[in-house]
Amino acid sequence: MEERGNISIHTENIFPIIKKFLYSDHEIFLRELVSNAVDATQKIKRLSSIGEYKGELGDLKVVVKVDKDARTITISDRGIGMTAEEIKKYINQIAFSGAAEFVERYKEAGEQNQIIGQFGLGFYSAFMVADRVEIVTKSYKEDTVPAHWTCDGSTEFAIVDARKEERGTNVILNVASDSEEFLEKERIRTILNKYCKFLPVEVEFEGEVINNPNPIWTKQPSELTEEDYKKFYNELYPFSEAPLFWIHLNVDYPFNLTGILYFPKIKNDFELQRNKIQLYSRQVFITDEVKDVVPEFLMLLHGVIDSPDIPLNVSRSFLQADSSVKKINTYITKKVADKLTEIFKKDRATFENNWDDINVFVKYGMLSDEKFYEKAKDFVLLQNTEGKYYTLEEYKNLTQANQTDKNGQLTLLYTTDVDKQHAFVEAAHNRGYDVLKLDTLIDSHFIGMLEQKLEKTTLKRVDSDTIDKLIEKDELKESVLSDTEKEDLKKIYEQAINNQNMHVQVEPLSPDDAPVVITLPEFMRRMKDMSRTGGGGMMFMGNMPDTYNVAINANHSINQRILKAKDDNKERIARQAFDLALLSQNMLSGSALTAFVKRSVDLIDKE
Ligand SMILES: Nc1ncnc2c1ncn2[C@@H]1O[C@H](COP(=O)(O)OP(=O)(O)OP(=O)(O)O)[C@@H](O)[C@H]1O
Repeated sequence: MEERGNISIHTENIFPIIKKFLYSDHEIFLRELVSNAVDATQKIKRLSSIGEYKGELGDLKVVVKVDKDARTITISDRGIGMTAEEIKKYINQIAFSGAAEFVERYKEAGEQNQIIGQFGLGFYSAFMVADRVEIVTKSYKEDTVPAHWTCDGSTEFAIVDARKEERGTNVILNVASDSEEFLEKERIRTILNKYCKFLPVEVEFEGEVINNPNPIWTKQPSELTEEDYKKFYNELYPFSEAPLFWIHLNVDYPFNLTGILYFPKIKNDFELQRNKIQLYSRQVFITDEVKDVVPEFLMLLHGVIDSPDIPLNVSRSFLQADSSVKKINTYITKKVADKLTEIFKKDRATFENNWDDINVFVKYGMLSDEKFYEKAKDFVLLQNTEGKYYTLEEYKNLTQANQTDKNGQLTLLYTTDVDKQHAFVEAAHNRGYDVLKLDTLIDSHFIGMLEQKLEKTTLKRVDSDTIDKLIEKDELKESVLSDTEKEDLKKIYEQAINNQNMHVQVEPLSPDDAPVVITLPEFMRRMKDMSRTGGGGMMFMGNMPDTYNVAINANHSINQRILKAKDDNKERIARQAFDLALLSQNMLSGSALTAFVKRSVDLIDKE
């Protein structure tokens, strides 16, 4: 039998278009063809299991071969095969009508790059790399004649009878001269590793099975041990540190989704890695760009998601609006929050031990997802400078009595750097106040969120004001200095400091407090932080010098001494006291430091 025909399509040649627009992704031809082979294999298995096919199944491996001399790539399977009629029906008509529609739409549409994916051109992706494609196939059905189909990428095809003993299909690609890279074995191996690593049927290349047909996400959690999860993580990300914990996703309704998400060990903000989650559809790798499929903050997790319900061949904007994608988003978020709740409740010690690794993730989630916030507010932890952890509720109970100001506002104090802000942390501790450590990049946003969410609560950095003003109580502080003395003292300091960005004020601090306290107002610092990270339209503020408040402790003996000192000595002592304040905050450097050291030596010398 020989038959020649024209493929029913109005456009002369669609392949140049396919080729052009799938350009960046040419390698997916292999994924499409191997998946087809796997599908055909699974179909014969099913037919056999229900007794529709009574013959031997034989070795069901899918085999990929590259022959550089013959310039061919062959994908062979022992699946259900096709009769000549079926080729005409499934390959010629269906695919070509899809392609014809594609061309029509392509002519109209603006977003051409996004169009191609909307059509299941599966088999025809072969023409991205081949200038002639052949199918040699024998159906599982008895008494059918094997067929040999050839097409050169035009709309003409030929079908002749073939000789083929075994059931199944060989797809032979005669590789085009501009696609010779695909004749390199290493290239093919890389592509197979990327897309076919977990296909459900064994795939052989160069005598080796390249895939794991039963990845653990397809199994029931009850069948799996901790080791299995860790081993699989290692398989996905060789050389990575072991994950902290994981979630096995498994849902049939209202959508179908399986997968395993791992919480990686995150050492610091800079190490955050997105795009580590791999997306599969029935064990076929699709992409590791899951941006529109999982919520942004969950992209910090690692692992796999497998769902035939995610419409993979559609454009991004469509994906975002898709209702099953939204449901999937909600489901995953809930699962992750539930898992964290479970660990928190069952094993608080483990939860605390891992907090450094997961806090960025939890905070990011709370900031970006209201539903996640609602669950996480019960397990998010605050750590104080002593290394103790508290939930929001626990911390409120701890601080409320002592840290509520005269207006009933609970003031939580925090430090971003225990070493640099040590003097202030100590001053707070001396008052019996507790100080939180909020020192990661995300914490400035987290602080803002807490203030919005928690009632009557303010957060202040411990060095943003003098201790009395950080949390203003109703008690009146007496000053031992008269108003004129205060004025004099202020002038002396202003002259000694001689810097417009230092606002000098004389305040009645406790005699035990430092003689001079330099603070950077909370408001000012937040504005500057905001402008640095590009938010709030405050760009100009980033370039402004820091403006500090300098509190001169009216009740400190040094300041009383200054007023009594000889004229030429007044400024010297004031400058020395100011420099000591700078020094305690790591702010003294350059010529000011040199002058300070010299002055100090002179002072000791005089004693
Ligand atoms: N190796 C094969 N063995 C048997 N039938 C095959 C084989 N390859 C393709 N077919 C048949 O040709 C049809 C068209 O394949 P094609 O890859 O174009 O689309 P598809 O697999 O149906 O969808 P998709 O766009 O998701 O790949 C298949 O549905 C199948 O019936």
